[in-house]
Amino acid sequence: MKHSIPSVLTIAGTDPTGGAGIQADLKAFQEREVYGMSVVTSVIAQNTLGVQGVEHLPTQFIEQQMESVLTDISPDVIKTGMVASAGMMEVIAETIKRYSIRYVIDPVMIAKSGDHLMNADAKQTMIDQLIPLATVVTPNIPEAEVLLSESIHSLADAEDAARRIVHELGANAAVVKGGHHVEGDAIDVLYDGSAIHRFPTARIATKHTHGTGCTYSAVITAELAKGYSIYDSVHTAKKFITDAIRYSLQIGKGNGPTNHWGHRLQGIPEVNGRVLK
Ligand SMILES: Nc1ncnc2c1ncn2[C@@H]1O[C@H](COP(=O)(O)OP(=O)(O)O)[C@@H](O)[C@H]1O
Ligand SMILES: Cc1ncc(COP(=O)(O)O)c(N)n1
Repeated sequence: MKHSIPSVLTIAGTDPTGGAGIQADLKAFQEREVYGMSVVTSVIAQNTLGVQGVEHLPTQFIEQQMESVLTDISPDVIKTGMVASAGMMEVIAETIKRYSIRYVIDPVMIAKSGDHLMNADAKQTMIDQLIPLATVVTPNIPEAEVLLSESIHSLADAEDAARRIVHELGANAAVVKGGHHVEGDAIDVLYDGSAIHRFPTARIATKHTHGTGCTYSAVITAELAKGYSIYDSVHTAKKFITDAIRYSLQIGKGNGPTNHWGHRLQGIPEVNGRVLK
């Protein structure tokens, strides 16, 4: 049965500290007022300091979870985050095609802590089977470099990468995120198949950026589900993640999570009497 409330499904790995992966996605979905659902691919023992352990669920059990959701509730948009193996990618691609649902892929490969979240031999399956199905692909700079086997040093390189992901890899649109440029503003570039759009913000001096990419692509997913254009969805996601980083919660001993309700503070940098930096 089709529901009138926009609904979305994330297929990704977990973060028990709540800052990244499935947990970040569900928080972002809730903040954007869409109904969030989740299929777990891998269970990760991780925290703000790094990854301590990984357990991958059997491919056929990932498939079973997807069937449980999709035979009951039809999401408006599906998002994938961490998908570790080629086998997992194949069943996800087959399911997205069978149900013909719009699809946002965050091509998660390596966590900010440096831990590998995707098997190296899964790259070609991602390129061949998942990227061509995507309404939007949201690589960070290192991920775009892997997908295209080229180095990205400048904004012009990032724009060229976004164009190539559409024209050569077959995605409908691509956003190359600017968080990993060491200097200068945090500029994300969107190529929608016809034009390049830049989304610049000042870079915020903070180490608390755990889960930014997950949250950002989850907001894009939510906004697409509500019927907004790709441009408007990326615009909202950029604003949302900037507030989430600006008002980060300073939780944990390492690179802490963002603040998923930062956008609600609307410029008031205080929660319960505590000033957030
Ligand atoms: N220090 C920062 N200041 C402002 N925006 C940032 C900062 N770091 C990342 N961002 C933004 O957060 C989003 C996620 O980007 P990025 O960190 O590149 O992705 P990922 O989490 O996948 O590595 C992008 O919109 C990027 O511009
Ligand atoms: C399950 C999972 N998915 C994705 C990331 C990447 O998050 P980030 O690179 O922003 O730390 C992560 N750490 N864990």
